[in-house]
Amino acid sequence: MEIVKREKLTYCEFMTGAILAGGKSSRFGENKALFPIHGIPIIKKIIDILHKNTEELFIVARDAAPYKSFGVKVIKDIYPGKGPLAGLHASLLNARSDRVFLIACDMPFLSDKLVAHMRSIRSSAPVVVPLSQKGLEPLHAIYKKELVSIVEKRILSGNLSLKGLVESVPHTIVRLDELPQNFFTELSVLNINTKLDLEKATQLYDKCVSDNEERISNS
Ligand SMILES: Nc1nc2c(ncn2[C@@H]2O[C@H](COP(=O)(O)OP(=O)(O)OP(=O)(O)O)[C@@H](O)[C@H]2O)c(=O)[nH]1
Repeated sequence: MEIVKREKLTYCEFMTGAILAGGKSSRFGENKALFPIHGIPIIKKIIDILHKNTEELFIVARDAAPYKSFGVKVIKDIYPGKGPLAGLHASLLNARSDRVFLIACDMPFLSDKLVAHMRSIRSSAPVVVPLSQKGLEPLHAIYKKELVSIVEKRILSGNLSLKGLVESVPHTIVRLDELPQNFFTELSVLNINTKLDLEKATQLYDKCVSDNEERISNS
């Protein structure tokens, strides 16, 4: 009998995208995921980038109805009312791949290049997380499925900080200040809490895009 030797898979190429949309948007005043920027709902912009960079995608929300038109599967928290950590827990449990790119629904300028870069990082650590000017960005990070029981324990013990989870396990840091300018990294991790945040972020985005176009035409 011929014995076929198979190389052990140590790294799974597949990645699941999970968009957290289970929050209350109380500071924004209406569901911020659906609010349009340049005519496109914020969540649609995120969906389009994640479709390109993941094999599976879902939205983690309290109610599926507002997201029907986007054609993306909606899953619910198993522990409702426990914040983003519960969204991560539901995502890890539902994911068919070994790792989940977790993203908040209020990061409208998610960078295609940054997501692709993070996806390409081979790390044995269970978390790959960006470090921006503000610090670690756990709402824009990759988590491995092996974390699911740790996450559940933390939820059950009332330890709901996502950043606390990241800091408590081995994590690979992606320093945003070391990446090329055209990755728009700081914009990618910019989150929107209020209408004023949105106005400022949109102005910043428009300026970055026009500066970049000018750089390209001058080079
Ligand atoms: N699945 C899930 N996502 C959540 C939950 N709480 C917050 N989120 C998401 O986590 C991200 C960050 O949420 P925040 O902006 O801090 O909170 P928010 O409730 O959306 O907004 P505020 O009411 O203004 O605090 C957003 O994408 C939220 O939709 C939750 O309990 N479950």
